[in-house]
Amino acid sequence: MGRLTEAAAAGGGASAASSAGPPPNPLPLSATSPGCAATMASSEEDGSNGGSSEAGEEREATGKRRRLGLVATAWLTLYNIAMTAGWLVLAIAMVRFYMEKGTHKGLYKSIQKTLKFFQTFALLEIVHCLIGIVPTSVLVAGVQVSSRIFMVWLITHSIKPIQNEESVVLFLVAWTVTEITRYSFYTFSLLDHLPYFIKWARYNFFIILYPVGVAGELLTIYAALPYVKKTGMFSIRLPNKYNFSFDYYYFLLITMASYIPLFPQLYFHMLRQRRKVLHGEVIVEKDD
Ligand SMILES: CCCCCCCCCCCCC[C@@H](O)CC(=O)SCCNC(=O)CCNC(=O)[C@H](O)C(C)(C)COP(=O)(O)OP(=O)(O)OC[C@H]1O[C@@H](n2cnc3c(N)ncnc32)[C@H](O)[C@@H]1OP(=O)(O)O
Repeated sequence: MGRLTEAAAAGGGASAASSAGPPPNPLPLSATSPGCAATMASSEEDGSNGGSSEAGEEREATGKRRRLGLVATAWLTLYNIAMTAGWLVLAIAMVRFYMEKGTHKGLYKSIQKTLKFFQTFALLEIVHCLIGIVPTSVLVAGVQVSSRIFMVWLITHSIKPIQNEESVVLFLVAWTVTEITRYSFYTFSLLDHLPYFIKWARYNFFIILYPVGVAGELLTIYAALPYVKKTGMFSIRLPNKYNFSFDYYYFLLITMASYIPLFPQLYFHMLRQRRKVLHGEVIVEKDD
């Protein structure tokens, strides 16, 4: 008997879930069903989803489109194309900047508008989950998107002295490669022409890029701490008429600490998805 995991909760077209390996999921990332026994089967035939044939994949994609409905499919296709294009523009701008200037100093300033626009637009991902047009858990998408919004607006945008830190480049590169891969994966899946390379990249790049991105984010917040302490920015001191105080410096420390329980959740979630999609691990649910 295995554990029923997030992959099952995501409940996507593959309708297969992984059960082996990673530690238990203390956060309610998945809607596991209590009275369910689960057994795992695995196949690694051709690296395709569930080890199934192309016909199977096609059926799956058609079934997915039917479930979604025409309007939702059209919207998601447009959304994913726009996001792929946006992150590609960002990638090209970063490479061009570095080739022309030969330094990362000034890079953030030169790409900040595009970054802010497309990362903020990604808030729609939480809306997609809430209205049920994508099966991703609201909590998983919420943690992922809100940590990015926090980094963009409340750290990098607001604290100018840290914009030239190397760590900013670290998370920018990790985010950009990830998002080009992820949104093109969704786009090609919806269009029913998913090249295996993109699928492979979506479920392998994160193994390195997630830790790199998180390291970049944490180092950037760390670099911001002295400035935040010195200026007292975003902090509310007592006494005031609401008798309320808030210290942004301590808030940042707590945020950094929250990566310790939250990041592994996301990482193991992705590892489970990887096993489901690339290696076809399947959980067969049985009634007790
Ligand atoms: C206010 C202060 C807050 C502070 C919080 C501090 C704590 C933070 C800790 C966490 C740190 C995260 C840091 C992060 O920013 C660092 C990086 O990102 S570094 C770069 C590397 N990153 C990654 O690799 C990110 C990977 N993440 C993701 O892929 C997604 O964001 C995630 C939601 C985690 C993935 O979810 P899931 O595995 O469930 O899969 P999908 O969402 O891809 O798919 C599920 C099914 O839904 C379909 N789907 C989803 N979205 C779409 C879409 N836009 N269009 C079409 N279809 C979509 C998808 O195809 C799947 O369908 P099916 O199952 O049928 O195949």
